[in-house]
Amino acid sequence: MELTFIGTGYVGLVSGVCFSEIGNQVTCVDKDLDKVARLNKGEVPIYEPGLQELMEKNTASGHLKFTADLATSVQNADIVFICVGTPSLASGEANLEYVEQVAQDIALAMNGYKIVVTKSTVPVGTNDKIKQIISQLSPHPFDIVSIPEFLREGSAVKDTLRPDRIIIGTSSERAAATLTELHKPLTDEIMVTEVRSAEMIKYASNAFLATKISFINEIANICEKVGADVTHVAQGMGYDKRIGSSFLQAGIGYGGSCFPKDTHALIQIAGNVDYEFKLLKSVVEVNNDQRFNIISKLNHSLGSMQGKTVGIWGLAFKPNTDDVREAPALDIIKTLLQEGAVVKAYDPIATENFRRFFRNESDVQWCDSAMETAESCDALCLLTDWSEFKEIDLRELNGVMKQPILIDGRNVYSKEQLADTNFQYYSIGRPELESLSPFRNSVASD
Ligand SMILES: NC(=O)C1=CN([C@@H]2O[C@H](COP(=O)(O)OP(=O)(O)OC[C@H]3O[C@@H](n4cnc5c(N)ncnc54)[C@H](O)[C@@H]3O)[C@@H](O)[C@H]2O)C=CC1
Ligand SMILES: O=C(O)[C@H]1O[C@H](OP(=O)(O)OP(=O)(O)OC[C@H]2O[C@@H](n3ccc(=O)[nH]c3=O)[C@H](O)[C@@H]2O)[C@H](O)[C@@H](O)[C@@H]1O
Repeated sequence: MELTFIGTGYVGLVSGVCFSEIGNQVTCVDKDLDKVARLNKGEVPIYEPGLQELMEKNTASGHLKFTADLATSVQNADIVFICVGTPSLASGEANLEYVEQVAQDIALAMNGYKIVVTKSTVPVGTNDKIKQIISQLSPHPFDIVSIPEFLREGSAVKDTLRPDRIIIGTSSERAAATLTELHKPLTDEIMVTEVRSAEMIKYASNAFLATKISFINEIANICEKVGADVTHVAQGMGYDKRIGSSFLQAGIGYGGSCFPKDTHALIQIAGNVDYEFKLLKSVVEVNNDQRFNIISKLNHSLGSMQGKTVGIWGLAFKPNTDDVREAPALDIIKTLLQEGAVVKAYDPIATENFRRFFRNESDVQWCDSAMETAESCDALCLLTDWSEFKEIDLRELNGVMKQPILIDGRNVYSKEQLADTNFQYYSIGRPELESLSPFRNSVASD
């Protein structure tokens, strides 16, 4: 089948590459000419394991093309996928400007029957709006379908080629049959529903996952006060199939381009129909507070931050991505600078993207390795659970720091790894591990 994906962000690019991999003729379109030129040179604009290889293979075989010519690619396509961004407006609502622009561009380019699929995350009712825009501008027949995207950054290729489920929201039997056929090579779990339910499934799924994270973070905060270990609590809860073990990892809260944006948007969607989504509002509030636990732990261990050197390991919002959108590291570093600390920072791949947030580049010392970051630090904070940090030799780390204060924002280190070190060790919701530290006990009793 001939497919066009409009927008070459995570969703458009990864989907385009994966659908070419399973035998379709794919064109990926972007209005950003520089990005298209880079893609045509074989450069992958995002860090995503496995993507480069598949992209090279399918461009070489002629199954995959990149262009800025939206009109021609729409005309050649059987199915057109809208994959442009829907960032937050100041109100929290989704900005639909890009989606509506693309709907107009598709309408003006159409030359016959098309299936128009929205993969962007859009509020309930948006696909009806897209239908209205196209039917006002084009005399040609078309069907509108909502197929929300559930891929995760860092495992996007795997998630796209082996999804848990595909949701097809449409009132057209013809479109439902074509799209079921298209997705069959990926999974048997294909659900056909109406458009508005499909739109809501996407927001409800992200909001539920965000709720699990804020829930376990609050349990972790209580564990710290009552002497329980949140990792054991999560494990014990997870054996119950009704609860499940995923998304119960306590830490510094969720970030990224989607959970923060989509939780705010769903609160607004509810608000627009006079419903106060109290639970989700609390999920957001808990998440906003959670990152500042790192600051409280630093204040507890260092006292005043003025003139102290604090190392940061991890800037991306999670491992295996160079995406720094809404990364908790940003708020944490800004607060440290405000409190007078000297900040050294390192991420295996996201440093370049992260530096753009700082007008004055010299505010932070950007380092090239984990050990260089730790050298001469009064405290070190692990904010992203990259495997490189998990595998570090803590005894060697202990030796290079000025003061052995280690704040593990992702609970990556074990009792065994901490043995034979004198770290004053803090983590999230594991008070027993913290009390093992001899240095901390001596500080506490000073
Ligand atoms: N990033 C992710 O992991 C996921 C994102 N989503 C949703 O998918 C949507 C897209 O997200 P990302 O892929 O992160 O997008 P992104 O914001 O990284 O990229 C969007 C791309 O669309 C292009 N674009 C904008 N207007 C255009 C136009 N008129 N014509 C051609 N190209 C145009 C931009 O130049 C940009 O390259 C959002 O609604 C997001 O919520 C859903 C699941 C996962
Ligand atoms: O709509 C989207 O864009 C996507 O949003 C998330 O994917 P993503 O943001 O790539 O990353 P996740 O793996 O979900 O992690 C999000 C954040 O939650 C945090 N997290 C995750 C899991 C956990 O147990 N604890 C926790 O703190 C991560 O560190 C990260 O900051 C969803 O998992 C995808 O299904 C969805 O398609």
